[in-house]
Amino acid sequence: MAIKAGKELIVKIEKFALGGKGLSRVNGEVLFVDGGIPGATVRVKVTRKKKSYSEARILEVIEPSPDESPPFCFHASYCGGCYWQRVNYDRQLEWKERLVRETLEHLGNLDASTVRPITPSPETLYYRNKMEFAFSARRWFRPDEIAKEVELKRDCGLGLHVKGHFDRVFNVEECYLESPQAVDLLKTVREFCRGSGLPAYDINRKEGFWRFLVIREGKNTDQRLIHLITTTNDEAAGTIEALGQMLEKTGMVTTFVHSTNDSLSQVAFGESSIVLFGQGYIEERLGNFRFRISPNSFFQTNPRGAEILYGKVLECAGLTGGETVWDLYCGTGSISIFVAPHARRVVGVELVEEAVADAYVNVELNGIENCTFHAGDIKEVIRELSTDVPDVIITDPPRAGMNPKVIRGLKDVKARRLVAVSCNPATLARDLSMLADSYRLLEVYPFDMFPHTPHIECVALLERK
Ligand SMILES: C[S@@+](CC[C@H](N)C(=O)[O-])C[C@H]1O[C@@H](n2cnc3c(N)ncnc32)[C@H](O)[C@@H]1O
Repeated sequence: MAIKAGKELIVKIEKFALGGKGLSRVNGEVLFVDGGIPGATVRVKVTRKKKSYSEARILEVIEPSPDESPPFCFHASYCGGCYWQRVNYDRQLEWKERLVRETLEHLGNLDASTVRPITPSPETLYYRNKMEFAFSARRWFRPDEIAKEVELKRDCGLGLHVKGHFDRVFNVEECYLESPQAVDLLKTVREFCRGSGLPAYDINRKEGFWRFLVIREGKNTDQRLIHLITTTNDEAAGTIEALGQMLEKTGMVTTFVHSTNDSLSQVAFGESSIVLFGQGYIEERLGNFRFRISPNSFFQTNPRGAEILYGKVLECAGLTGGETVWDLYCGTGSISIFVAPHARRVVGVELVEEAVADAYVNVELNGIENCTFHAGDIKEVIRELSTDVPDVIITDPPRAGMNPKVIRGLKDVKARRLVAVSCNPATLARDLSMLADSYRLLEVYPFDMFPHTPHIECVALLERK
């Protein structure tokens, strides 16, 4: 039985693949099944046939997986958010740990016995401190809306993307990732914007006003920031002010920032901002430290998980108080601040200037005097840093991993230890394998920072060969 696009097949899901799809084999050919859970038998339709693999979607679950549990969210069947919520949490953890082993071995040719047991997230619901919601000029109708058989209008929507569709946004009614207050605020903003007379941004026509709503929370400080991103429209100032007054009255919002972004790329990033009320940023506490977080700065999205993760980074760094440490991709300096009391000095590098400004404020807030930060692209900055030889290097790149120039720079620098933090096992495996002639991999610690999603965080410890 050969796999062909459009063909219907009955298959058993063998395992999860990195990225979260179920994997099945048909006569040795790999078939990725969207939403497939290991152990389930499903009838599928092949949606795409490629040279080395094919893709399919489920038409019918013939026998459910023994690892399956009922979804807790009303939107589970189409939301691109936490789409592993149908898998028992213990089994999610087992699969994540296994995926790290397999990825390091198969993609990086690395020793999988270095992988230690995964650390679960301290919280599995309401664990996120940041959610980005997109506006849509033509919202996608949910199955329950269609079933009501009332006339629906493809008007302004604000919510999350339908799984696998960057251009489809549905109105979110409930969400278990951030907090119930965040969902209330989302609905409040949505109603206001729908009634404002101003259009949502249309990604096909590249026009419209409302673009993104980002809600950030300090989980340990009970502070909340609303970051609204629109295109530029000088006539809309009164509307934004009225929205600000409404948000202030809710008593749930500490600060409201309005940013504009006229670029064509669909990224929730404010190019120029004004603060409507409050300080324009929120604070968060992790361990004994305080952090300022500005609207565009990166901050770990699972703060209680981050505290444990940073503890492991510190342990892996093996500091005695006399070391120079580089914290590459340092964001708002949170890792720098965690390790600084145990090192002689810390040098952080970060691309986003706003995050570097936050990092400087953060060291001051915490009375730390041995950190300096550089704003810039690491692949450029690393050459300037190379005159100052570090004992320990910590890296924490985005999902795409490290640029080959950065890898070459790390090889040239004779650091005793390298602690590699990563939110993508595939690029971690690639980067560690490129470093393998200079650094020996000792241990890899997987962390679950993103329950109910297939995302996996890791901390890897390497020593100079
Ligand atoms: C995964 S975050 C880690 C931040 C920080 N270590 C933390 O735990 O909060 C990655 C950071 O790398 C920054 N970044 C991305 N590309 C970069 C580059 N080429 N050079 C320097 N920083 C970069 C991002 O802005 C982001 O703050």
